[in-house]
Amino acid sequence: MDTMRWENGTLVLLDQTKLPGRVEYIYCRDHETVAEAIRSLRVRGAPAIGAAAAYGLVLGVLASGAKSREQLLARAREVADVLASTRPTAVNLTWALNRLLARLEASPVADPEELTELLINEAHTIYREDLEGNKRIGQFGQELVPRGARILTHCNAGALATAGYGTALGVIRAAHEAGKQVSVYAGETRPLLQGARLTTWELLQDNIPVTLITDNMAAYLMARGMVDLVVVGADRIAANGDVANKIGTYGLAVLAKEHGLPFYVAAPLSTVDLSLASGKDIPIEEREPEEVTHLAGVPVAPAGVKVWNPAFDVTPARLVTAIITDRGVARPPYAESLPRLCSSVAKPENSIYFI
Ligand SMILES: CSC[C@H]1O[C@H](OP(=O)(O)O)[C@H](O)[C@@H]1O
Repeated sequence: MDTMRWENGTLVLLDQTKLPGRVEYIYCRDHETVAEAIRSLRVRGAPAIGAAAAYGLVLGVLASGAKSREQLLARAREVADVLASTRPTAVNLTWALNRLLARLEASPVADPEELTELLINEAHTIYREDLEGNKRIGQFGQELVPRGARILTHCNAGALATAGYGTALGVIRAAHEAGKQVSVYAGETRPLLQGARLTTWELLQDNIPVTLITDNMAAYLMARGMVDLVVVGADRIAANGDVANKIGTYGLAVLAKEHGLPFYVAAPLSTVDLSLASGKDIPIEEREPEEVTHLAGVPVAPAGVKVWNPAFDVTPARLVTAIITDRGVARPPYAESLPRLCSSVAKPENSIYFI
């Protein structure tokens, strides 16, 4: 089941807020619809929102009717600003937008139709590269997974969070496909329950043994010796290896350290932000109180109660055993290993940076 697909000038998105009960699609014919889908987590997951934003930029340019290169460039930057403002933490969003803008800037082409075609092709390339990269993450990662491993994961870093196959779930899928007979504990991941709703749904579809736990069971699971390793995704990784990921990840990393368990982060290099020296500079999205005070629309807290709802936290590099990327496994010191891996990938020249 595709997270998204491009159909003759329409971006078709799987509405992840309806899963697991209903499989419904949104047909995006303008960039505002894509922006709303990203804000409301109908499409979510760092690489997935990057790819969706890229197609959203294309939709905005297609609708502009630009008659010149200058008009098209101006419109592209306007639309990119709207899409870049949807969610601040996942760097893949601005990385994808910057990549399309850089392609436009670097192209000598003047014809708006040709330039639009160039953007569509770059968005397709981002999507294809992410899927191919996740397969490589899976292969690099499964080499770290012992036979029969019992793996704890958090949130959803699966096919639904990417162009397919997944990052943390890509490692799990590859280990399963390698016949390692792994089993998974999926943390439900309050407040939006990506683990309960999405990760279990994905793993059941692939016949990978999965047990759902509430977030507050993780410590006792480890204390009972029921976990062999933890693998999670990431939304932004700073140059020193600090990792921003779904709220609750930091606590799992502390618990893994306490119990002497490997704590792996799986992410493509498009999630690494070398412009940030450490995680203290990563913008952390804070979301609406209703996500915490309500469950499926039913209040679970008294009206008017104060709420703090950060969607992510930051795990310090010292708690991260290794970072599994699409270009290899980075080990500490990450300030050296991450730039080395990133330098192995060509970057678009003269990129325009939002950040
Ligand atoms: C493969 S990155 C997935 C990453 O994104 C999730 O956040 P959200 O569901 O809010 O988009 C979570 O942090 C996952 O680890």
